Amino acid sequence: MPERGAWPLHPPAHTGPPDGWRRLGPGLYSLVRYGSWSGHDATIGEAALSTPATARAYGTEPARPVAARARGLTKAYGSGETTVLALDSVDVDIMRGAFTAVMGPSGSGKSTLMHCLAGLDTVSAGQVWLGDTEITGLRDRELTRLRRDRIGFMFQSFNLLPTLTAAENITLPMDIAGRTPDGAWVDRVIDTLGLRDRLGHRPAQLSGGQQQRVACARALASRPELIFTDEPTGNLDSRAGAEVLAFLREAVDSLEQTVVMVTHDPGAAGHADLVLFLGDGRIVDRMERPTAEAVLERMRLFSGARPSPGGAPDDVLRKS
Ligand SMILES: Nc1ncnc2c1ncn2[C@@H]1O[C@H](COP(=O)(O)OP(=O)(O)OP(=O)(O)O)[C@@H](O)[C@H]1O
Repeated sequence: MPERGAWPLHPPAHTGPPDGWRRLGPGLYSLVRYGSWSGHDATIGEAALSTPATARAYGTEPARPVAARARGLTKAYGSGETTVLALDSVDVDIMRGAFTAVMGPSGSGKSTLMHCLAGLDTVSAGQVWLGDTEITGLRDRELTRLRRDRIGFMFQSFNLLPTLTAAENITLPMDIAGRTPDGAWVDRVIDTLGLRDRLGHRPAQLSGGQQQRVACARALASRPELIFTDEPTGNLDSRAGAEVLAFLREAVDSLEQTVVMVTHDPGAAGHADLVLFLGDGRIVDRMERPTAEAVLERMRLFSGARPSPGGAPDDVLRKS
């Protein structure tokens, strides 16, 4: 897994674009740079921004049912000279029934985007919807209920309670909410995740991969509209990590769930249906049907390295 922050997406802001290139904005600079590799000028980069695929990526063309949507989502931390613009007018549609990965260098705004979409953080400007419900402007109590009833979370630290069994951990959020679990659904989740023979075990009696699968089952158990996961494989060895990614994939394919995953790992992103690339608080690119190799190649393009033979920048332009 690459080190955090190992692939700077843009040159430092003060360097600016080279002569003859137009800086479209901090997030759009890289797209302009693709043009230079293929012998085009900056207008190619601009043209790429108006393709239908890019329009979808920027959320201007709603195509399929969306699980979550943001328009003009802006998040600033601090004030005055110390203001950090973590998200800069982001438009995005999270498609229902899809596995979306969010990538970008350290500090590019991935976690902030996830937190704002999930109603865990307030926004500075813009609007966010979960399904048809606009969550920006909801009061704390309504937000808490919405998160509890409609969103599943799965974080790097599994957050399992050590004194409870796997089965009790899986249904804990619903028990706290006073909701009766849908037994058939929970059974299906448990079987899909291969946890049937581990239900009576406490977390300390489970491997890291099994603990993460319990965390995954807990996120799925209430059949949420959307599952957010931040570096789900971060604490796992590669075999356990691959297992968890396969289960997330299974959750989408067999259980028709919607998953948004923040990751630094191209291998993890390769399990998704779509990768959104963030840079400087903006969505700067997207890739459908990613492979780990293609994601790695795209990251190299962002970091300014020349593409490898066969990895044509023109291809990037078409997809963007
Ligand atoms: N609570 C906060 N107060 C001030 N600045 C913050 C806060 N949270 C995030 N930031 C800043 O906002 C920007 C985006 O942070 P964010 O955590 O979303 O990035 P990230 O892409 O998830 O990074 P990483 O990959 O390192 O987790 C960064 O510059 C960060 O320092």
